[in-house]
Amino acid sequence: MDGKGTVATWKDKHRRMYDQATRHPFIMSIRDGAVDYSAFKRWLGQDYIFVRQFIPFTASVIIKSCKHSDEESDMQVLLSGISSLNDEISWFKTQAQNWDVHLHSLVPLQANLNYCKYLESLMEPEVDYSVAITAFWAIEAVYQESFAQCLESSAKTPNELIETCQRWGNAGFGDYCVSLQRIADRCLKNASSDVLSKAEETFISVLQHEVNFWNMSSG
Ligand SMILES: Cc1ncc(CN)c(N)n1
Repeated sequence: MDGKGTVATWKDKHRRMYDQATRHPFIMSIRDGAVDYSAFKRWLGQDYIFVRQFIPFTASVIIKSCKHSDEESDMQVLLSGISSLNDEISWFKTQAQNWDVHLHSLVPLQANLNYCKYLESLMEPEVDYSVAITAFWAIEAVYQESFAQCLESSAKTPNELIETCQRWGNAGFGDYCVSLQRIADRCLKNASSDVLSKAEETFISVLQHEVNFWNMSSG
């Protein structure tokens, strides 16, 4: 490797797919100001369901970290993530009211069900910490990179969607993703070749699930 961490190497190796996940037409339509609001509302409701499933996944990564990492700083980073998920749930509830999305009567769509099931499989105790943290980083990084583009000076994001884009596109969330990436890189550096290939497969699967989730949102 050329001084780059494993994660950056995989991002380059799987660039086409990474770009499909982070520059999806749904996100680009927000950035261009051409978003279909019924798609946005579908995404909002489905993402609320996803985030509720993401919380136990986060907890499972914390448990793995306790068992398999001596680095106290990992816990600090992961705990900051779980506490921001608490705000995120409240934020979804407020946004749902504003956009007239009825959270209690929502039905998860197939791509969401598939993604939640995949998260569940990663919660199993036999899944290595390195694999789980790679998935965690990828899940957060895709949202960070996607929404950050909608805040660039050349973006034409409608005013009413700026807050949504700031939720994941802000610099603090970017720093959090960098911290997750550092943890993943540190774990992967010491991982066996078997764990390394599982982590790479997991990275690709997360990207595919993210693409499917955006496709589902776009309708
Ligand atoms: C589908 C999806 N992927 C990622 C995130 C960011 N936690 C999210 N809220 N939803």
